[in-house]
Amino acid sequence: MTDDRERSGRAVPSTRLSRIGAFGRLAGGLAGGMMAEGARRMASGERPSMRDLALTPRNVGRVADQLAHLRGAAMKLGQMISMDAGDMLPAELSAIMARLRERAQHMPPAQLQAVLAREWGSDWRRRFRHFEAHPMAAASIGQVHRATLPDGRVLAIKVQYPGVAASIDADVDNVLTLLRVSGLVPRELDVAPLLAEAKRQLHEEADYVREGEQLRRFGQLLADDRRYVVPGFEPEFSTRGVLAMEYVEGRPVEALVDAPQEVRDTAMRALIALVLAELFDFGWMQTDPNFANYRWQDGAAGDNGRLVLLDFGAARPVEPSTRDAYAALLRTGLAGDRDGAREAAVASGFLGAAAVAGHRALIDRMIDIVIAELGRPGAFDFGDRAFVGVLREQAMEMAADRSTWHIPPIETLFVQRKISGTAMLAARLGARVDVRAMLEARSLLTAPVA
Ligand SMILES: Nc1ncnc2c1ncn2[C@@H]1O[C@H](COP(=O)(O)OP(=O)(O)OP(=O)(O)O)[C@@H](O)[C@H]1O
Repeated sequence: MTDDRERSGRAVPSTRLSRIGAFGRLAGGLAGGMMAEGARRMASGERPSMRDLALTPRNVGRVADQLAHLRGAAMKLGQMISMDAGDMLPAELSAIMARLRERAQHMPPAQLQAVLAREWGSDWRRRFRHFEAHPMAAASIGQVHRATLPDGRVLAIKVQYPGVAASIDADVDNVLTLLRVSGLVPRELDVAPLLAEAKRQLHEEADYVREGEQLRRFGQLLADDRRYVVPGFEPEFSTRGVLAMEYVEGRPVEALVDAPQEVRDTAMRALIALVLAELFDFGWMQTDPNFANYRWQDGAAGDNGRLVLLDFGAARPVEPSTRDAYAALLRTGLAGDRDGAREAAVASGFLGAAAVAGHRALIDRMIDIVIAELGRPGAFDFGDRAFVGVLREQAMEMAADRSTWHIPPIETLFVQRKISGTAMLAARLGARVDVRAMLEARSLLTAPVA
């Protein structure tokens, strides 16, 4: 989805100074926009708050444009935040997220050549029969090119934008400043541990050697499972800044919106089974549920198709304590045990003790809603989101009391991010999956963990 201006490619700002310059322009633009908007509204008799002013559609557009131009960590973090908050997200951030997905830009040819010569040596072209100069995809920290080897095999080659790794820490801090200025992150909330973790994760994602190892790991874990396709890893072309793998055909998983119900259900059943396997069997989880990380290969007669899994940069181990916490929550939830579910939620850090003391009735109502949804016999209809609105109301009421705010353990947040992203995709596709049956098939969830 690139227009002509983007197709020609603007160089990705790679020096500290030019990045700070980009943020400076953004802050200046925001301030100017706020003043103009404030003057306009006051002239018409309104008394707008700072938050109202910062979040005009124009300003949201500016934030999105700037993050897309910076790419790298800033853009990735923008995506992460909006994905994590899922249904609880303010509409303005959803808008930023949507713009970011459309706005990815790519490196101009000279910058690409410089990066590849540095990573592969100046005679790199001799190793390919053909290397497509125009990237087939531009993502947040890299762009992907298709290339053909002398033996005819086709590869997908992800090339990292220069300067990404070096700018992660500053980008994360800058994005936080931006969110604070726009009023989206309250000053009282201590987000320091989350930021430290975001930086750590982004550094990991910028290390393509690590991503190559994860690609290989998941390829082995799923090698015999016909429901999934994981691209083969190509170590001889891979470096810290270049990840080479087999090119895999497929179409965007979101395009399945128009597919028959049966196909949408098959795709989501496969994805939910994968999440459960990652959590309970593999002890490793790819924690970035960005929809672009899944593609779909249509099947032949009698076969609905296969899920293509891409992008293992965010794969991380699942701690046994996190696995057990989810097992306890699901076990009590499946059994309709409200008290047990509440206790499991506190024990695992999902809920703070202060929240339970202060908002017991609200919490119990939320647990009852989840238990009722889990308890419904037959396939769960992800397209039917009525209960999400009710849950959101209860959550908002609880969130209004800032004295009981609580950030769950980071480990849990990563798993939760995957689960809520998966549920969002299932909702988008209007899939129907008998999740209860899938959970009950796991002995871990029907018998207490030793
Ligand atoms: N092996 C492959 N075969 C076919 N297409 C691929 C392959 N790898 C990547 N792509 C295409 O490139 C896009 C970006 O790849 P990937 O998600 O790995 O990049 P990324 O930089 O990690 O992106 P982000 O972090 O923003 O998700 C994919 O959505 C897909 O369209």
